Amino acid sequence: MATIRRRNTPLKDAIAHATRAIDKATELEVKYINSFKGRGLFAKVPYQKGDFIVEYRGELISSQESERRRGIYHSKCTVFMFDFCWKERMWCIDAAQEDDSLGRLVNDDHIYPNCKMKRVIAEGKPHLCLFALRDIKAGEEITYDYGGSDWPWRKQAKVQETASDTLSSEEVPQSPSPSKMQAKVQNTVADTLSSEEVPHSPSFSEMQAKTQETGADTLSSEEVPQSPSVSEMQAKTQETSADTLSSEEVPQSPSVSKMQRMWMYMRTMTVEQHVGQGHKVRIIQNVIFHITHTHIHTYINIYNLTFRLKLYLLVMCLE
Ligand SMILES: C[S@@+](CC[C@H](N)C(=O)[O-])C[C@H]1O[C@@H](n2cnc3c(N)ncnc32)[C@H](O)[C@@H]1O
Repeated sequence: MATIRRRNTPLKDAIAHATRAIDKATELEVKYINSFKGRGLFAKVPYQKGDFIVEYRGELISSQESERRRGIYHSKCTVFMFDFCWKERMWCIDAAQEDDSLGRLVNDDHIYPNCKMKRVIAEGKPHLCLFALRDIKAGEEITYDYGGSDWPWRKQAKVQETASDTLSSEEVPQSPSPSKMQAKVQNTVADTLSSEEVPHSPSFSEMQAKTQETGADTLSSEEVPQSPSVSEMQAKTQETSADTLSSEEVPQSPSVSKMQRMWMYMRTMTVEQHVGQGHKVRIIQNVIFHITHTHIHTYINIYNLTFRLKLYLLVMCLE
C-alpha cells in the first residue's frame, strides 16, 4: 500500500477544508448504490487511520430555526438536518440543500464503520467532520455509525439476511424518520468526540435529562427547599388554611371552657324541655354550633330559643 504523505495534522486538514468550504474532490467520489440506499461516498485513494475525510457541510442554524424548517420541509429533506450541541446549546447543520458537498451523502454502518464524526471549531464556528477510524482502501465506501439500534434499514437487513442468503444488507435499506435521524446522528457525535477535541453532543432527550440532573445536582438544599413528607404536607396545609382564613370565617371563642359548660347545660336543658320537639332540638344544636364559633351567630340564633334559654345565655355571656 502506497504511503500517504500528510501535509497537515488531521485536525488542521479538517480546519483548512472547513474554512474554505471545500471537499477532497479528487480523493472521493459519489456513486449510486441501489434504490434503497441511494448514493454513497467512496474513497478514490487510500486513507490512514485518523485522517480527515470530509465535512458534513451545510448551513449552520439555531435549534429554533431548525424546528421551524422541520415544520415546512419534506421528510426527505429533514433527514439531512444534523442537530448537535455546542456551547451548551443545540445547533443544526442543515444540509438539505442539494449542492455539491460530499459529506451529506455518507451512509450509515453501525457494524463496521470506517469513520467517525467529530465537531471541529474553525474561526469560531463549529463544523462536523468525519475522520478515519482505521485505514481505508481505495474503492471503499465511506461510512460512519449513525448511532442507536433501531434504524429501519438495519432491521430489514437482518430480516433479509435470515430470509435469504442471496440478499446483502446493502440491498434492503429504508429511509429513517427525520426525528430518528437526528437522534442517531447526535448520538454518534456524542459517542465519538473526545473531550479534548470537542464536547459531546447529546440528543435532545438526553439534553433534557442532563439539564434536569445538572440542575438538581448543582442546587444546594438551601436553594431548593426539600419536598416535605405527606404528613408534613398535611400539617402545612392545615397551617396554611388556618393562616389564610380571616377572623370572619373562623372567629375565636372568647372562653372555650365557659362555652363548653354552657353547651352542656343547654344540651341537657334542651333535651329536658324540648323532648319530642325535634325542630327545637335542631335549633339548639345550631346555636351551640355557632356558640363554639361565633358570638354573632349565637346571638342571631338565640332569637329562635325559648325565653328561658335566652335569659340563661345572656347571663352566661355577661359573667
Ligand atoms: C444522509 S443521507 C445519506 C445519503 C443518501 N444515501 C442519499 O442518497 O442521499 C441518509 C439516508 O441514506 C440512507 N441510508 C444511509 N445509510 C444507509 C444504510 N446503511 N442502508 C440503507 N440506507 C441508508 C437512508 O435513506 C437515509 O435516510
